[in-house]
Amino acid sequence: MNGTSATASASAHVNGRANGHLNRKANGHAHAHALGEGEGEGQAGAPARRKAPPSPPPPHVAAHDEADEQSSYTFEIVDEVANFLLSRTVVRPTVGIICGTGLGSLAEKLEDKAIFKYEDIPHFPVSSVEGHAGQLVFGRLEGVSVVCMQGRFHYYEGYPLWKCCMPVRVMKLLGVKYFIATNAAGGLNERYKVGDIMILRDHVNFMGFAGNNPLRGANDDRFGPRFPPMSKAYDPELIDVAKSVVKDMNIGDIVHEGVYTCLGGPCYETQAELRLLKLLGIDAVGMSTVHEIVTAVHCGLRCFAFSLISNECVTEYNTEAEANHEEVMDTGKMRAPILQALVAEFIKRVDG
Ligand SMILES: O=P(O)(O)O[C@@H]1C[C@H](O)[C@@H](CO)O1
Ligand code: HPA
Repeated sequence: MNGTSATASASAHVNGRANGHLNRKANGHAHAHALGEGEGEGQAGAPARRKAPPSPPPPHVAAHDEADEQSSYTFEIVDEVANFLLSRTVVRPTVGIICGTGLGSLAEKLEDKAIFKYEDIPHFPVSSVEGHAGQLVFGRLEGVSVVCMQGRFHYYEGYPLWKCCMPVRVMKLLGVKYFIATNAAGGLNERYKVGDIMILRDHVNFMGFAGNNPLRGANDDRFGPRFPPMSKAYDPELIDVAKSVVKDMNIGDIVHEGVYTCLGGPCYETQAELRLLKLLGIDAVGMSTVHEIVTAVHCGLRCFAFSLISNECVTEYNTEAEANHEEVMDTGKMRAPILQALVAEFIKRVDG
C-alpha cells in the first residue's frame, strides 16, 4: 500500500452522497427564489420585483449533512465514518495527529501510507485554508501506526466547533489512544522567538467562556461524561516524555512550556487585545487546538500539544510589523525537519 491513495474506492460512495445533498440544497434555494420573498405575489397589475439570484455558498459550507439539523454528529455517524476508513486501510492507528498550518509535511514521513481526501470521506468537512492539504493520512512512523490530519477545520471557516472536532471522535473510534495537536501560534511571551516551540502546559478556553464549546448540546455517554474535568487536559506524563526527547535532541534552548489560547479568528489581534492576553498570562495565541483538546479529553484520549511560534505578536503601535499568513507558513517550512524528528521520537517513546 506504499503511497497508495484510497480515494478512488471512496469517491463513488461519497460523490453520490455529497451530490445528493448539494442538489437538494441547490434545488431548495432555487425553489425558494422562484416562489418566495414576494416575487409573483404582488398586487394584481403590479410588476413582480425581480431580484438577482443569491450567489451560491462556498462548496465547503454548502456540503450540508444530516448532522447539521441536529447540531451534532451522532455516535452512529461517527462510527460510520470510522468503519468507512477501517474497511479501506489495514493500518490500525494508536496515535492521532492534527497538523497545524505549515506543519503538514509531518505526514509525508509516514510509511505504507493510505491517503483519504476529506471530500471523499462521508460526512467529513473539507479544509479551505492555505497550508492545510485536506487529507487524512494513515501510515507508520517509527513502527507506530498513526493517523494524521493534514489540515484541520477552524471556526473562522464557518464551521461550528462540534463540526471542527468531529475528526477527533473519529480517531477515538479508529482505536487511537494518544492525541497530538500541533499548531502555528503568535508568540506573546517576551522570551519566545520566531521558530521556537511551545509545549502546551495548559490553555484558556476563551470561546468556551461565552458558552461556545464543542461539547455543548446533548451528551452521548458513549463518547464521554457530561461534565469532563480539564485539569489534566495536557497529560503530564506525555509532557515529561516530550521534555526527555527535547533534552536528548539538545534543542532545549528553543523549546518552552506555556499557556495557549484560541480566539475565533480570522483576524489577527489588535495591540490592545494582545496586551490584554499577555496580562492574563497567555504565552501564545492561535485559532485552533483548544476545542480539539476539549473533545479529545472528553472521549478519554491522552493529549499532547505543541505550538510552533510562527510570528511575534506585535504589541507596539510605532512599528510597521504586522502578522501575516505567509510568515506563518514559512516558519512551518523552516522548522519542518526539527518538528518531524521531535514527533517521531516522541511517538516511539510513547507507544513504540
Ligand atoms: O491551524 P493552525 O492553528 O496551526 O493555524 C493558525 C491559525 C490560522 O489558521 C492561521 C493563521 O495564520 O495559522
Ligand atoms: N494570532 C492568532 N493566530 C495565529 C497567529 C497569531 O499571531 N499566528 C498564527 N496563528
